[in-house]
Order: sequence, then C-alpha cells, then structure tokens
Amino acid sequence: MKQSMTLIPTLREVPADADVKSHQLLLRAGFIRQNASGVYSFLPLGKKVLQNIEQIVREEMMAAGAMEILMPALQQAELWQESGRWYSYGPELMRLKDRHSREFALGATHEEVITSLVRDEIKSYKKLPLTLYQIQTKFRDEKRPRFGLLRGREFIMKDAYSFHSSPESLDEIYKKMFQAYSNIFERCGLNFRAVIADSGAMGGKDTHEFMVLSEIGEDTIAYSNESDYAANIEMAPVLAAYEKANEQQEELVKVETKDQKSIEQVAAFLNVPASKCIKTLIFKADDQFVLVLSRGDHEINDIKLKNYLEAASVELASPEETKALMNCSVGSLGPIDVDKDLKIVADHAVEYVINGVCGANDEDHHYTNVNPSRDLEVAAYTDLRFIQEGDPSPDGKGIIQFAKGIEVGHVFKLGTRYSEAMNATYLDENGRAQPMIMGCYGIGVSRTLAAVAEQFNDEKGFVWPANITPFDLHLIPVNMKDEQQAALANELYSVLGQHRFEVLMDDRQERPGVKFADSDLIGLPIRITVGKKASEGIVEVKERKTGNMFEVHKDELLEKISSLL
Ligand SMILES: O=C(C[C@@H]1CCCCN1)Cn1cnc2cc(Cl)c(F)cc2c1=O
Ligand SMILES: [Mg+2]
Repeated sequence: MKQSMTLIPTLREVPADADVKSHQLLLRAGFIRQNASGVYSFLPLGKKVLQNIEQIVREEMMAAGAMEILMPALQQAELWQESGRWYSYGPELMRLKDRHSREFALGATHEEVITSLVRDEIKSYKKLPLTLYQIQTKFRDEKRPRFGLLRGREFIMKDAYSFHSSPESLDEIYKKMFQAYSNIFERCGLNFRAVIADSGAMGGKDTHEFMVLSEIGEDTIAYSNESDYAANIEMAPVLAAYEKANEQQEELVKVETKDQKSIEQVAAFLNVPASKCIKTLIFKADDQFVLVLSRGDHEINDIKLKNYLEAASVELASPEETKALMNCSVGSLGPIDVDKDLKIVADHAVEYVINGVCGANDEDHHYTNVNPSRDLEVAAYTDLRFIQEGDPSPDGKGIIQFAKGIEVGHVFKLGTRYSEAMNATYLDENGRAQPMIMGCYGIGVSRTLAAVAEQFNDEKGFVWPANITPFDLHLIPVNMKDEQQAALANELYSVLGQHRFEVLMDDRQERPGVKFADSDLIGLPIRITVGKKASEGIVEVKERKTGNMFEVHKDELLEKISSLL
C-alpha cells in the first residue's frame, strides 16, 4: 500500500479525552476515529489489524471444530420475551421499532437467536454435538463507555455456541474451546491468564474468563503465588481459618459514640482493632431488605451475596431506605434487637468475633463486648466477603495476590437454561424429547486489538508483534524527488510484495523527520530506508522493537528481512 493513496491521519498531540495509552495511540497513529461516545470507525491500519486478529480466531475456531455463520444484529423482541431477558435487561439493551411498530433489540449477544435457529433445524441426537460461531458487531448501551475500544457501545465479538446431548460432550467442546482461546491469545502475544469466573445472569456453573494482565484492567484477579490457581475476585472463595480468641465473654455495654460513623472512627474512638468491629449493611435483594454482617476489616462481596440469596439483583439500600427501616443512619446500624422478620446473614469471620463492637441502631451509639453466639440472631454464616491479598489460596497452595486484568474472553457451560426456556429439544436414542445442553464462548475481538495496543508500545508509538502487525515492512524513500531513491524504492516495493511481505511505502512528499516520526508511531516491525546510498544499491534496515540498524545491499535484503521477521 502506498501512503500517498491511503488514509493514515497521524496526530502530533495526545487527544484530550483519551486517558489510556492504547486509546491515545490508536487515535494518534490514525488507526481509529470516534463517531460518537463508545462508537468508532476503523481506518485502514486499524481494519488490517482487526482482520489479522479475526484470521487467528477463525483458524483456531476451525481447529476446535466450530463452523462459521453470521446472524443478524436485528433481533425480534419475541425471542427475548421467550427467554425472559426482554424484561430483565434495562437500558443497556438497545431496542427499536420497525416501520410496522414491531419491536426489535440490537444484538448484545445471540443466545436467543442461535437457540431459535438450532431448535428449528436439529431434531435428532445424531446431529449433535454442533458448534457454530460468528464474528459480528454487538450493541450494548454502556452507561460509561471509556478507554476507546476497551469499552465501546458498538464492538466486534466472536461468539460461539455449542449444542450437546450429554454433559460429557459439553465438557469435551469446552476443553477444546479453552485450548483454542489459549492459542489465540498466545498468538496475539498477550500476557493472559484463564481465571475461574462468576457466570452472572447466564446461569450454569463452570465458566472461565480470559484476562490480559494490565494495570488499567477493570477486573481484579486473585491468584496464588505458589500454584496456577487464579479467579476473578468476584467469585474467589475464602477458606481462611479463623481462630477463636481465648478471651472471657464480657457483659454487653451500650456506649455513646458521638459523631463516630465509619469503622475506622469507631475503632479508634473505642481503641479496638477493626477486626473486632462488626460492620452492618442493609442490602435490597430483589425487593427484600436483608441485614448483612462482615468483620470491620473485610468487604462484603455483592456477587457472592447475590448468588447466596439467589436474587436477580442486590444493591445497597439507600440512606433514605436505611433511615426509614432502622430510624438511624448507616454509621450506627447494628444487628442487635432488630425487627424479627429482617433476615440477618453474616460472613464466616463474624462468628469468631469475641467481645466485639457493633452499631446500636441508635444514632451515635454502639455496643461493646458483643459476642455473636450470645447476642445475635444470625440466620446463616456463609462466605460473603471479598478475598484479600495474603489470604490462603483456595486450592490450599500458597497465598493470594492481586493483579488487574482486561477481560478479553469468557466461556460458559450454559446447561439447558436457554433450550428449556425456548423449547429447543432433540429426540434421544429412545425417541424421547430432551432439552439440548449448551455452551457459549465469547471473545471481544475489538477489545483484544486494544489490549494488544496497550501491551505493545513504547514512548515513540506502537511496536506491533509480527503476527498481527498491519504491515510487515515500512519502506521509506527519504526523498521521492531523487531519481535513484524513487527508482530503488519502487523496485523494492514490487520485489518485496512478490515475496509474501505486506509493504507500506511512504511515498509522500514529506520531510524525512515527519516520515520517521510517523513510522515510529505506526510501529511496523521493520523499516527499510532508501537514502543517500541508493546509488550503491544499499538501504538501511531498522528493527522497531530493538532499534537495531543494518546497512544491507538490496541483493541480501530478502534474506536479512526473513531473519528478522
Ligand atoms: O454475553 C454474555 C454471555 C455470553 C458471552 C459469550 C458469547 C455469548 N454470550 C453475557 N452478557 C453480557 N452482557 C449483556 C448485555 C446486554 Cl445489554 C444483554 F442484553 C445481554 C448480555 C449478556 O448476555
Ligand atoms: Mg465476564
């Protein structure tokens, strides 16, 4: 490709509203442009990287036995009404009406569409297992799109769906997909971990997320320092063993704690460690209030709480709801003498508190010498807290450390959640109708591009890995007006092009400094400069990653490049 004929609008300055490296560089190097908040155009270089990633995905999906299809973005509301999700999703699901006022959703994901397609076409167990995938645009009206392609409102996903007549068959495809994902992210050069995840609203049990390690990642990974255990912190179980302090139980005492609201304030005021305080929060589970207790130095994990209560949604009660329910503010909330039908659940650690402190449900008052077994009516002690760094690893090996991650893939064993809701059945060996067992497997393709961009750059711009670089070689004649330089450059352009190399030639009438700065910014792996020694047939070869430079005669050029790529 010749730069004089394409569109690579590089920018000198860092765009104002881009606050992560990948977003800044994708804009500055002319790979993408924003159309609206969270909505982007891919320009030629961005599109080529996207194609390269998709090609890797297609090869690995093929190897895993999945066949490519393409489903519509326009999805009939009726399908989402059958699965029930038309009603359970809020404004994030983009909806519209056609000219006949029929309702549609813009596809955020395709469980409903694929299940309706397969239920019409598959009748017998002999046709199973079947794995289909697509690479397609998805729409999700994120409340806060940010970080460029990392969290957009229109993005490209590879989503695969598998259909089975037995759990063993699902396990087999799940393993193949798991391996395919590892290969894909490996081939993209990404530093990733597969982590045990929470299946969220998808139901089903086994699910793993593929996380690219990055300090700008929105997810927190809890991993062991001595084994390969790794889990999304949302679901990492806590197996901490709490020892009973050998203290005598003292009498309960109510004390005044004027203006002491937070655990830190109360602990300091009463001169006790936060670990002897009992934190009381009110959550609304679906529309039921529940009192949730944790030790003062722990945090309640709302995902664990939601799963334990089997609620569709849990959220903290508002200050107004708290006041109305307990007629005191959050800072004085406590579990003693509460209304009988207000359920109290507590994290395991609370059970081991001796002579602790908790709110008295009386403004600016707390109790000391609280002993849960004597003073509290706890309906259940269960694992409700976030795991913390230093906690024992759930697999018993080593201790937990944290890392931030960007979720680029998510695989699920769905079970029959959709096939039952949508009556997608097959006839088994005995002629009996059975719901198909399903799996689903997603990769954020445009998000993966951004994750690669985030990982492969330096202070001058991108440093694309050879597997997905938009072009292999950047051929730069220093001065197109110089006959010999232009002639040698054009000769090399056609010779290199014939040897499977993808060549970007900077044939613009620009000053050398501009060409070299743009070349560093765009970040192709190899630069070939045609300059003063063109008359001797000698060019300069520069490796972007290392900065190493070589003077090479054109007759040795192919060999030199092949040794570098
Ligand atoms: O997408 C999945 C599960 C898997 C992931 C792999 C590929 C197939 N789907 C989970 N999820 C996430 N956000 C969503 C947002 C909206 Cl607005 C929606 F309507 C549905 C979903 C939704 O279902
Ligand atoms: Mg996820």
